[in-house]
Amino acid sequence: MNMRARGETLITLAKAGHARGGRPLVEGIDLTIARGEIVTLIGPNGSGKSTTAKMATGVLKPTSGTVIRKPGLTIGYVPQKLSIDWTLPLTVERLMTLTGSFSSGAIEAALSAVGALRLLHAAVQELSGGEFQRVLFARAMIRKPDLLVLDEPVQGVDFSGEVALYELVRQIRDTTGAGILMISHDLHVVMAETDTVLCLNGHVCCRGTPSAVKSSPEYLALFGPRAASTLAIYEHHHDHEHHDDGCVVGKGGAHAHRHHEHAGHGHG
Ligand SMILES: Nc1ncnc2c1ncn2[C@@H]1O[C@H](COP(=O)(O)OP(=O)(O)OP(=O)(O)O)[C@@H](O)[C@H]1O
Repeated sequence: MNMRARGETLITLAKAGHARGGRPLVEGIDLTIARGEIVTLIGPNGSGKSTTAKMATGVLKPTSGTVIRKPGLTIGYVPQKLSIDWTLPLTVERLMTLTGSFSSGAIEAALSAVGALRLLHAAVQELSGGEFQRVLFARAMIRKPDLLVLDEPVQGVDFSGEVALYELVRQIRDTTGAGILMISHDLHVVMAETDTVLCLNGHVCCRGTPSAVKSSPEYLALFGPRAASTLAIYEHHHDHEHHDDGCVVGKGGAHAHRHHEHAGHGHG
């Protein structure tokens, strides 16, 4: 199934804006998010990324324009910050059930889908940044949402962890067909597979594919001459397939040697 082909439209913002005390926080936002599509919001601090995402998900009502959501739309949310009392013991299993009751089978399936099943009984306090993000992904995906909202999914994660998390986002999109709305506060890496990047500055500064935004004059004017080198585009090039055990699939489906060259693997 080609997930690049746009699926059903989940959310449409048309000239949507939100004002507080007469001051527009964002205005004139046109945006659609479809099933199987990845949309990334970028922009400087205070440019309205969170406000736009909140309008999209219905947390905030637009004070101008319209926002239409597919009836019955379900949303999974991975927050930027989670209020946890870090002094209380909390296992991953318990964290998964804090906001709803799920069978142990469902919890294990959700953790397994993000490669975190082995963490089921681990203490949340002891997880690495990348492990914690995976558990939060599992927590958001357990309801099988139509749309997954990721607020800065790679914070507190080192570069190789970032690569792994972007891989996971791609895999979630491919296997579930969910729409994905990402907010990138750090203007750091945008997944090459992002279908639409929306660069905000109180309004839509520019939009398009990651490479189109990176070279657009509006983007360069907003972030300065170093901007193009700041916005790294995470590309995934796979020149081979893996068996379930991680071994490379050789010609005719045979197992190849595990220690293979990664020359064409290009996570960069
Ligand atoms: N509850 C609020 N009341 C008043 N102003 C607010 C409120 N929330 C956000 N703002 C203002 O709205 C503007 C947009 O904020 P928003 O949080 O959407 O930006 P952002 O792009 O997500 O920023 P950051 O990257 O710093 O998180 C900012 O000027 C912010 O100060």
